[in-house]
Amino acid sequence: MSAEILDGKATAAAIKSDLTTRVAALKERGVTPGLGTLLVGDDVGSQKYVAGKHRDCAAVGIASIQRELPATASQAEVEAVVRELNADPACTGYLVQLPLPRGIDVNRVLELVDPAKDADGLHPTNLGRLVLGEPAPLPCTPNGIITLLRRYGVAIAGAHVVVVGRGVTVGRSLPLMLTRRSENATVTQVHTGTREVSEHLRQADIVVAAAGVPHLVKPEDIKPGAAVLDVGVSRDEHGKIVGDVHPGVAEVAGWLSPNPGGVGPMTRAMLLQNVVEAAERAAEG
Ligand SMILES: Nc1nc2c(c(=O)[nH]1)N[C@@H](CN(C=O)c1ccc(C(=O)N[C@@H](CCC(=O)O)C(=O)O)cc1)CN2
Repeated sequence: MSAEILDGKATAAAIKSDLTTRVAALKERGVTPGLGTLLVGDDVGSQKYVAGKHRDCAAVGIASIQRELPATASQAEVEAVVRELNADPACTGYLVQLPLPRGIDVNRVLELVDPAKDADGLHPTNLGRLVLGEPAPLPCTPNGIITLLRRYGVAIAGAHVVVVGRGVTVGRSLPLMLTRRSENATVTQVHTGTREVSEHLRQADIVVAAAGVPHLVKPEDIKPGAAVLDVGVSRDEHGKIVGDVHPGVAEVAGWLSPNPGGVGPMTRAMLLQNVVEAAERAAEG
């Protein structure tokens, strides 16, 4: 039997339709949400992701502010644009597209972002709020993963989730979110320093593969009926996306997120949700 597909594209479309209504309500109250992006360098993948974010903004009625710098930009030039976005009243939320070129201190840049305008939920203050269980904008990919599981009725409470990878955008914050009382999962995190990764994977009710290693998770690693989310993105020699999950997993898993078409579109929808929620909070005063 083949796994049920966790369709991120369709789920994101439904979320965007709801956000369109909320943006219209904000505009009636005189508030226009505006998403800013700062893209540094000429990475084609990052350019594509940023373009997609602005297309989404146009579709739901959010204004767009786009800032770009060349790969040769200095730390001071990057920080100057961040300060400009902090000060711009039309920009109600923004993000710095990652990764930044070598030589730029990413943590210094992220720390400069106004936490109230942090559309990505990656500012240290907001990550700290997540640790403390206080309200904060949530990191988009982990939030997209949890939302996708919920919408498909996959049981998270009491589940054993194995998260593969420990990167800043997913691996660091997803375990924090899954172990909140509202999710109540038990989490094992595996990474390049973990021995016997397959043994951990075989015990998981839910596997989140975010390592960026093509086909790392094999059918024999998966407990029959488990939910598997494929987050990692690598490219083959033709530029086609290759995920972290081997295609044969579809025959063992109970649910599977495709890649593309799974967690990626959810990441974009959660970004819009953060922007709208921040604007709603501001409108409430
Ligand atoms: N500042 C940030 N930088 C990065 C983040 C992030 O959340 N904040 N995440 C990733 C890239 N990313 C968003 O920025 C992102 C990745 C993938 C997708 C997406 O929709 N992918 C499509 C496929 C697109 C394609 O064909 O190339 C899919 O999965 O269907 C959206 C956003 C790293 N940087």
